[in-house]
Amino acid sequence: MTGDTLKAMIEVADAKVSFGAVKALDGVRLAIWPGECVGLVGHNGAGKSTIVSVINGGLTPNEGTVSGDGEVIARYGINTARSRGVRCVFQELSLCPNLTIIENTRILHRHLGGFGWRKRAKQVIERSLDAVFPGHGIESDSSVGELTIAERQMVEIAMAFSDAGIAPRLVILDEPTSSLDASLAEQMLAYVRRFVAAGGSVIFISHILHEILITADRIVVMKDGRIVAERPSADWTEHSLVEAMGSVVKGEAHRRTLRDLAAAPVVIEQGGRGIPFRAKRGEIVGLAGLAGHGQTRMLMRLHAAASSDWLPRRNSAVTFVAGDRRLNGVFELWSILKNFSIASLGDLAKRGVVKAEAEAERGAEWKRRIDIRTQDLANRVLSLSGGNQQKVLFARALATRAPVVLMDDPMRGVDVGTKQEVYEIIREQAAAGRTFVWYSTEMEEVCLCDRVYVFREGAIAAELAGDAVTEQNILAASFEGAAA
Ligand SMILES: Nc1ncnc2c1ncn2[C@@H]1O[C@H](COP(=O)(O)OP(=O)(O)OP(=O)(O)O)[C@@H](O)[C@H]1O
Repeated sequence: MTGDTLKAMIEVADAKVSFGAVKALDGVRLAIWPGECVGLVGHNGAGKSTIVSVINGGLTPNEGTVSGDGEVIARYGINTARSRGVRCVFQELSLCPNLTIIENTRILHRHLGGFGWRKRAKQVIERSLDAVFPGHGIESDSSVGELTIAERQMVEIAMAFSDAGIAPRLVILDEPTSSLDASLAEQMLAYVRRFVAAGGSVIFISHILHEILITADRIVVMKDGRIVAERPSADWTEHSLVEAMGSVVKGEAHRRTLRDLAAAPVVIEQGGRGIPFRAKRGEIVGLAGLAGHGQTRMLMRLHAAASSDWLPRRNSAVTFVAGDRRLNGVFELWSILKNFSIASLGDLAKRGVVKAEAEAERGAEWKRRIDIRTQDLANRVLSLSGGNQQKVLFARALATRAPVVLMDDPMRGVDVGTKQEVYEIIREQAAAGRTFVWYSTEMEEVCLCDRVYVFREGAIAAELAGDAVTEQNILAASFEGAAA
């Protein structure tokens, strides 16, 4: 691939980026060649999004250079990157929610303006959506705010691969499948392979290691702002990747604990179309099925039913871990500590006044417990990397005393090491009597649950328990007409 005549599409050399005392990049060299997919992995806060911002032209490194097609580019910025065919799908979705998909396409492709631009923008985005996600069913004149998080992610991906004059040459995908179910993720990965086979380049960032292993040609591992290992994909295994990232592989993380819950009382239930929902004390109940088939709506209904009255409560009956963290989870102007403690103020206050010491103590305990990577919990929450923000939302919910925890695909962007810790905490708390209702687009996570409801077209289509909770049964029940 690195023959004499072939030049790196983009090369970053000796890049250093600091945010205050944090060295987000500490001398990184990374070259991307035409016709290759580079997998980029690393713990939360390792510096992946920062190197992406440098390549994308959104961030100028404090030190180091960026070259394109073999030549150092003096003033590299977003416009230079775009004109060279660099596209990026960000971890935090970036479309304008009040505009339609077509209007968003027009914003991305500036030269699409002029008479008849709507028609041309419609063709551009629909062609790309059809190519990446055949049978997607998304109307291009819908406004983005009406789409589910999975649909928004699909539109962002299709937008990055769309061609309206300047063809994409390097597409950077920062956790593109975090809200996609297995079949949509497979469609996207197949498209990436076709794009790369036709000479395109892709940087693929994901915490879902098996996707990286089957898609990337080469995998680069980052740790604390540095590249610590780089090898062809064939030379890696999930195990060796986790080790290179600096996490310990725990064999028992992916097992279900068998418990007899026959005598446990039902703590939350909900009727409706299809099979009624109920969850027992101490049970971990999974919500599965294709993305957008009613799982999040069920969580909202459960939350509303258990919390909507006018009486102030010291301890609420349910707590919620949002999946769409920017929209429903994070208070962007608040510190990390305030974001964490907001759900436990009842425990932390005396006669209506929050005890600062108790708040700081509890924050520090959870920072250690799930490894929230920051120097100071007083920092603003947006100074955290995406995965670390998600950990704060987890800590916020798990630190409360609510007997039921509702989780809406909560592991988006969380690294492998932390996921193992969180699985352990969930298991411990369930054994102590807490109930978890867990929607996940990750099959591995669904298979950790005691019982699973599979959703289809807005209703529960099947219920699987114990040993019947398998990938095969869940997939069968997810598709219409299949036996549950
Ligand atoms: N705007 C900012 N202000 C302060 N610190 C920042 C800022 N952006 C990033 N950082 C810090 O830089 C480091 C690298 O963050 P980065 O977002 O690149 O990590 P990442 O590898 O992408 O993590 P994740 O897997 O969670 O997305 C982190 O310690 C983060 O807290």
